[in-house]
Amino acid sequence: MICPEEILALDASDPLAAKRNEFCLPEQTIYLDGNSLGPLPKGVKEAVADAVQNQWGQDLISSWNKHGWIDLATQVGEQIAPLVGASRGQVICCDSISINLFKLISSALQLNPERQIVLSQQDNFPTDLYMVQGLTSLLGAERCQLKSVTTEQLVDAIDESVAVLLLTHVNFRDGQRHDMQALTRLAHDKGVLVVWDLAHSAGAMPLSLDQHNVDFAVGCGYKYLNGGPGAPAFLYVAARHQRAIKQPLQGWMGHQTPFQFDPDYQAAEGVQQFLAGTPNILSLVALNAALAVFADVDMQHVRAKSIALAEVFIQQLSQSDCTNEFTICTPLDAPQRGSQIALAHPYAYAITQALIDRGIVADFRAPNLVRFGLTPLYTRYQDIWRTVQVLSEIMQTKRYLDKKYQTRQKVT
Ligand SMILES: Cc1ncc(COP(=O)(O)O)c(C=O)c1O
Ligand SMILES: Nc1c(O)cccc1C(=O)C[C@H](N)C(=O)O
Repeated sequence: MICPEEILALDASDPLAAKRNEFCLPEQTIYLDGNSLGPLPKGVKEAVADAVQNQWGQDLISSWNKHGWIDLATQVGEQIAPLVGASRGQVICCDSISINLFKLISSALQLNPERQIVLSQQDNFPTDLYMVQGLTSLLGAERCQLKSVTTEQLVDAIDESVAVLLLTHVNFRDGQRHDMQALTRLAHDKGVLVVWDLAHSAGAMPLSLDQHNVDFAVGCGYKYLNGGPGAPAFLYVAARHQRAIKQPLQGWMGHQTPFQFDPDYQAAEGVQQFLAGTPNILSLVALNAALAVFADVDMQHVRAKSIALAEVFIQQLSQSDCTNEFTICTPLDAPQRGSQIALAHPYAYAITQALIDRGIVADFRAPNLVRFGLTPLYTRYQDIWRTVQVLSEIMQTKRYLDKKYQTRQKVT
């Protein structure tokens, strides 16, 4: 077993250690669910209070100009851009991932009018697949058809029949990470456009969308970017495609001159055309303030610590009494995984509840996974060490068999 002294030494030499102070974290809680809902950054409280009390409360509608509300979606997008390796003018923050996927998949299909297949992976996050299914109902199978394959079949399935490759960079269930650069290159060689879902990678690792020649991407505001429940998502459209496409949700905020109230739609230039309706200002204010946490963070440090946290978890688990009870579903090879560990067990739900009862917040993903999100900005090595200890105790005592851990909640 790794000894407590070694763990404390890792925390003492962690270049990100001070970042933890920038978050509100409940006492006696180890929070390993930042891949579902990031915790509250301290700066967000003040920013939202100011937006409510002073901006909305006092300055009312003048705030659209006075406090820059009208440009906030663009401004927050520009703050996210360096985190995903995008230069200016290509990222905007709006709507949800689901809605942004609708806009981007239909835009990508327009660019490849002779083809209709949207290729994805069968264990992609369901909303990604649902959006393609919805587009098929809307456009007809002659314009949009979903083909989903296993990860192993993916490379062979990328061929000249495919219009769009739609993949989530890091799988939400097992944390397996695709090679974005290699798959994007392969897709382009076959004339296929790519849409990457960065829900489980933006804010968790360095990304290089421009460098890897990615066409389109979407990402999440409420997970690793800590923007709060229902925070707006973001989308990326490579500059080279912006003139050629027209997104289908032609809302007034994506018009060239919204306040001319022109009855005919004229798309704004650039990524602004991907706005549809009025931005959710309070949520944008929260996300904007949350992103300040990243201002002085080197994403290489974040990735290095994420790998190290996972190594501690895996090593400790493999030396614990309960190691044979679980299957580690996350790849053991660091480059092949994102920033989470998923353990399979038939009693995964009850084990997750028993962990939560002991102050360790993990989550359950049906049918049989306990999922531990590793978020280097506020998770310490000692938290991981303790998590494996408590898990081991729960397994040894079979506490998870207690009836109270069996009742399924609506949200898991
Ligand atoms: C990979 C992935 N894509 C999409 C979503 C859904 O995003 P939204 O709720 O913003 O539509 C999630 C999680 O909710 C996700 O994990
Ligand atoms: N968006 C969520 C929600 O509104 C409630 C609970 C969880 C979520 C999630 O984000 C789930 C997440 N995408 C996942 O990877 O499982």
